[in-house]
Amino acid sequence: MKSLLAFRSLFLSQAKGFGLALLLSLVALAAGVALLGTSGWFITAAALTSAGLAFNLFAPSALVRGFSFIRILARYGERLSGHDATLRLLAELRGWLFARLFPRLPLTDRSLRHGDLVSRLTSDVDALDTAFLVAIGPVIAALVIGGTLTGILIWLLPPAALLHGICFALAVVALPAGLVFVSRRAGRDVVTRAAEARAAVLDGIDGHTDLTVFGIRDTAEAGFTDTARRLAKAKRHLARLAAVASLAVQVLAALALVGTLWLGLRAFTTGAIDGPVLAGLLLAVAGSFEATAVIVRSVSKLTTAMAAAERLTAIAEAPPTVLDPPAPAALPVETSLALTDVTFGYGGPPVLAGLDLSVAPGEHVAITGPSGSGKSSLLALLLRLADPQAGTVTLGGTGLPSLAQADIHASTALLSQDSPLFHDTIRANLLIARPDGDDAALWSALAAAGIESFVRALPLGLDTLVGEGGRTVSVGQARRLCLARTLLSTAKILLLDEPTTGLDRAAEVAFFETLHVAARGRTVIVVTHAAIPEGSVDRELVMRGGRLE
Ligand SMILES: Nc1ncnc2c1ncn2[C@@H]1O[C@H](COP(=O)(O)OP(=O)(O)OP(=O)(O)O)[C@@H](O)[C@H]1O
Repeated sequence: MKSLLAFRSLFLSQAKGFGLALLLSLVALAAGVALLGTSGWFITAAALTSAGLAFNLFAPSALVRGFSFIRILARYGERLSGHDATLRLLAELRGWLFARLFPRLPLTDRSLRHGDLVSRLTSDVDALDTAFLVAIGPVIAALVIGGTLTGILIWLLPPAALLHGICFALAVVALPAGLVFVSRRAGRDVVTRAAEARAAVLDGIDGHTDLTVFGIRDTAEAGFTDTARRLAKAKRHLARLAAVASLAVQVLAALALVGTLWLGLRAFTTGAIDGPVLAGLLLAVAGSFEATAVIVRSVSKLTTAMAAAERLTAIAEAPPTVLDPPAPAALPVETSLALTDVTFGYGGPPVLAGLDLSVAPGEHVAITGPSGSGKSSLLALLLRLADPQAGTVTLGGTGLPSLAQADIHASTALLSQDSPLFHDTIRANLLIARPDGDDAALWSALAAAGIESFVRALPLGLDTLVGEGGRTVSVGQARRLCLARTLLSTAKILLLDEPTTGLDRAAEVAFFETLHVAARGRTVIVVTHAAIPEGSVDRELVMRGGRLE
């Protein structure tokens, strides 16, 4: 429950819609109970009329019609406002999670799998957004209906009131609370196993070609079947607990009904209650337990919602990798970069140790060095994706921790080793870096990245769809499109991590020569394994033992 409370402000933002849904569900339930009660009273009284008693048929038949009409309308309105509020909450929850996820996507933590994050953004959010509709709302509605009927019994049939009150409280409060307690682990299991199954599917799709080529599709399938089996087992366990609880609710309902009948007949024989009223009360008691029928199902949903809430808060409350300063300094106009005596690592031995680097505004520097020596980590520090454990990183003489991250990122563009292409047109993929870029700017960026002629030859040109992850273009072409995107950006500093991956030697040489001209005036740090053509950068440095030489 505590985990759900963390989301109260989001739930409260939809308080009006949920409040209306709750009110209407109360009206629908009350109308249902009143309908049964009135019908029982009406039918019994009508039967007695034929036995010679005078009875006004019109008022009760009007009531029966009125209650059924109210019930239909209220139920419709409840669904409408409840679902409307739920869908709005869903949008809010997704936005909330996205806003928290991005600053926390930890550079230092590799334990989160993509599939798991997808699960959190989809099914966990879904489980949570229906928490009110399927879990909290029905419990509140049942409590109000049960309380009201117990009140009516105190008035009309006092001996049965206590019995009904106790049975109802057990069915709506004690039993669900017990069920939440015993099924908490099962709920968590279901959510975790479902996330594992989703991650297994995504991994299988991603690695499909390699799994096929290595001939281990059977092993992968067996792994997935195993995950699916564990998910089914967890679901069965939760369903079994819910079935036992359902049975207990039915027993309580039967107890309340039989008890009311017995006590009512005793009151009837003493003349304390008349026949039609007793019949009406009996049906109302049966009807009131209708409100409890959904509760067991609701509790199962509640336990999964609680587990989902825990998984979401685990991300949302994790400390962000870096924090913006409370009052950020103005972004310096000057674009020099400096790292002084920087030490940085990922928890193990430092990757960068006592590293110094100073890059003048407009200077083009190439960094080479063995794989794993820390070149990409250095670029991450320059973007403040992480802070060094020791030493300082400055931009234009101002320490990065004094600047807003958005300002740093507006002034510095990155081509990372795994820059993605999104499932959209070439134009849309490029415009990410400069939303107001005109066609001339796009073509010149494509030319600088050495891919202009390829795009010009496409029937749809800039409007060609590249497919998910750039599947419809080759790896080298995808890389060049990403490079064009980085070059298109108006950032005054360019950080390029292996920009020539996937290019042949001639294209590689052409790229470095073009970069020299295309990025003139901008500060450039290019990390590469390629042999750099003479004169295409101002300085070449080698990363070795955590330092630059
Ligand atoms: N998120 C991370 N968590 C833990 N260790 C990491 C992480 N990123 C990088 N490392 C480790 O830090 C070291 C430096 O990695 P980095 O990617 O900076 O090297 P690199 O010089 O860019 O390598 P390459 O030339 O292969 O791209 C490596 O040993 C790597 O395993």
